Amino acid sequence: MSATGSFPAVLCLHGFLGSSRDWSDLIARLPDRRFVLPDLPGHGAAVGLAPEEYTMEGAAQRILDALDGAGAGRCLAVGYSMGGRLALYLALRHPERLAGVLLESASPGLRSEGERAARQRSDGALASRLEGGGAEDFAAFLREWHRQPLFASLADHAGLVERLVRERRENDPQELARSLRGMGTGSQPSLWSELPDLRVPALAVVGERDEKFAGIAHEMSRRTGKVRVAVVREAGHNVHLEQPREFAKLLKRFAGEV
Ligand SMILES: C=C(O[C@H]1C=C[C@H](C(=O)CCC(=O)O)[C@@H](C(=O)O)[C@@H]1O)C(=O)O
Repeated sequence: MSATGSFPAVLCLHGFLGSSRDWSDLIARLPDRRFVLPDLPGHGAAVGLAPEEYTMEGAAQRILDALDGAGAGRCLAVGYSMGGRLALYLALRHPERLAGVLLESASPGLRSEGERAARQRSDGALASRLEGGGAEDFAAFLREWHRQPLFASLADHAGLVERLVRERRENDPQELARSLRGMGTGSQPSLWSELPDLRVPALAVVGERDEKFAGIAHEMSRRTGKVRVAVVREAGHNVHLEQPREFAKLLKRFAGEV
């Protein structure tokens, strides 16, 4: 799905449990930009795929196909959380396709094989719950998910958690489990060692209340000297939902620099 416009396209990649609809506010704030808004494997309409399409490489190939289908050529990629991990993967493995990359609350994966194995086990348990539970348990899963410390700041915005739970219930838990197993934080290849080879302009956007991912962003910046960091006040992990005007302003400014 893409909007009209003559500027380089903006590719927006949503997070785990989300869908391409997550970007509706951002699109409204940037009416002169053209957007490419794919659903990521296991989310929205991107379901019933071949097993390999649920991996990071498979998802990347689907994105490249979507860009080709939209005639988008080189674009500016914006990725939130899981979508940010995919955007960074694209920037490192397919740099010729990106004019720049905005990483919102994202990571390059986990550094060690031990960390990856432990995360695969915990993500595997989450996936098993998604696969084995019914509709009511999926609703409970979503409520518990948003009670994690990482998302505590969502409660400062009236009705936001309820809206996310309602919208995210439209996803298929069986498909979300496939996404988690295929391209979860523990399943994706670690990109830490590749960061020094980053050739695409990069801006990491994080919320001041998201200590974990603010730390990851500053570590990426320290390790490469190629990732600029923008910390957004009064925001947590989901910056584009909690501070939409500031997020759009950062994107406009970054788009003008790349
Ligand atoms: C809870 C952790 O990791 C998860 C948190 C965020 C990522 C995401 O895309 C969630 C988006 C949302 O719920 O708004 C997710 C991912 O990258 O796949 C992570 O599993 C954590 O503490 O690292």
